[in-house]
Amino acid sequence: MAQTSSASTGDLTTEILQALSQKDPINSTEAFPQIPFEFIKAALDRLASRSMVKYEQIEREEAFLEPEAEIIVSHGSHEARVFDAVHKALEGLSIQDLEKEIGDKTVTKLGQGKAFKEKWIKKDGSKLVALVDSINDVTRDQLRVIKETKTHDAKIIADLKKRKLLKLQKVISFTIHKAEKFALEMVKEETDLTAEMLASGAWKEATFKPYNFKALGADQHAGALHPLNKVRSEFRQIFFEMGFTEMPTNQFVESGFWNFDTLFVPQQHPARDLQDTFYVSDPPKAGRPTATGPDDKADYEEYFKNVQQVHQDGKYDSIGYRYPWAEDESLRLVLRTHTTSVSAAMLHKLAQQKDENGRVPPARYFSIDRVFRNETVDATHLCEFHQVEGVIADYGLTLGGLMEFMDMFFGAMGVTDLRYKPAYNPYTEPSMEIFSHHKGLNKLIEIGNSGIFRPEMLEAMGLPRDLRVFGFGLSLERPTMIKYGISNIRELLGHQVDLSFVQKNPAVRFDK
Ligand SMILES: N[C@@H](Cc1ccccc1)C(=O)O
Repeated sequence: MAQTSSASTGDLTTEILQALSQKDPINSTEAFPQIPFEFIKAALDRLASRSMVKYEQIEREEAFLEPEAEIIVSHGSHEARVFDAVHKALEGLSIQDLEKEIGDKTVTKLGQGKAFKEKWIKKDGSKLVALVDSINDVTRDQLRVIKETKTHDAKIIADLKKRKLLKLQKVISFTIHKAEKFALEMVKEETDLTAEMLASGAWKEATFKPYNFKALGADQHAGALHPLNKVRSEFRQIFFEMGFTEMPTNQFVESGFWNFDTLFVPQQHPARDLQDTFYVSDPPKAGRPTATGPDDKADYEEYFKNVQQVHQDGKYDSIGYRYPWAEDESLRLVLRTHTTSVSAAMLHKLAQQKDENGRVPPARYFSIDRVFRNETVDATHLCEFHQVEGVIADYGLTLGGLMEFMDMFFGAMGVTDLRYKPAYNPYTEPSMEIFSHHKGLNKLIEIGNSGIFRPEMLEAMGLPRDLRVFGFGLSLERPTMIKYGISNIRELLGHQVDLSFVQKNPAVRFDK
């Protein structure tokens, strides 16, 4: 009990200072053998922060005797005991007598074997006789040294450990030295300079506690933006800086009409398969497209018909796909597979801004929101992800202009040296996949999809023939994974996400 109470760091600091005044350095386990490591460490830290002592931590392996080794230290090794018994009996000893003499069968057996090997005894008829006059009990001597000093020659320790006579234990201790401000007592340190101290002049004598710049700040328990949200705000900033307006994307469920038909995706297209798309069964179907509010003067019936005609029979100088277009298929409800459905609705609205010359103003729209695809979940795919989507409508746009824009857009995120590959989308012609060289993987990876929207899609909306519209899309997850060095998407999104990952990650700023 007394030991524990004196182990409170207050008393202990004084004890350490006193011990140091007599001997410098001291070893903590020698000076305070009974006091637990944590108490000593706490006291030393208090003294060291005042520059009164310096200390180093020493980790050592110490050897401790097993119970059998303790017996050897007190009675001698098995072989020595066998030798002593045989040597004492001048006429030699039978094995039975030896066993009786020693009083332990195992000790007798093991000791005999070893004593024979050492050539200390031999067999003479039915008796054991001594071959030498005296022996050195090496094992006992070694164990005595270890009992005293807790250590010995490494080879000896290893050998005795193999014989199960020792166990090794890690022991932590400290070597403690005096430091610049060593004194026999700990001075009270002031933490604040007060008006009273200034008035009385006490500040001149006071000892001030130094600032601890290494201390962690208090936990603020503030909310934290998810990495996807941080990258999303970066993207939004880039879009706004480039003159884009944000599209309203709050609708996850769309009709096949807006998700596919308006985009000139034929009704037999594999993207419309159950394997790729989640269909909604309740309610069973959407109504035909109608005005979205009192200000919406568009003729949706006409648009619906235009879309049917351009698919089925061809229109606007296009021969169409020539298949029987089904209204039912168009009114099926789906979880939107891309936000291009929203772009279609926005472009249709843009067509309503036509002036008396049949022209619409140039426009730039973007959105970043969730889309759904029937994918097998693995390290890089989820059934839902966030799509970054952009649309630019203007006159005289060219494919070279689209490439230049993409270079600028990705350049703003620090992604340079883009490569373009011809691709196919039902709604764009030409279409290009965008690739970038990934340093970590050392290969080209796809980072986006783009193209110039087809006249079949735009003219059905009523947009003027000479208006060109660029479109592009990419996932928000891919650049986020690259920025945060994540290789498994499930660490980023879903129930397996580690909250501390969300709380501790710094804000991003794309290197410009
Ligand atoms: N909808 C395309 C992206 C895209 C948008 C607009 C034009 C071209 C491509 C996708 O999901 O990958």
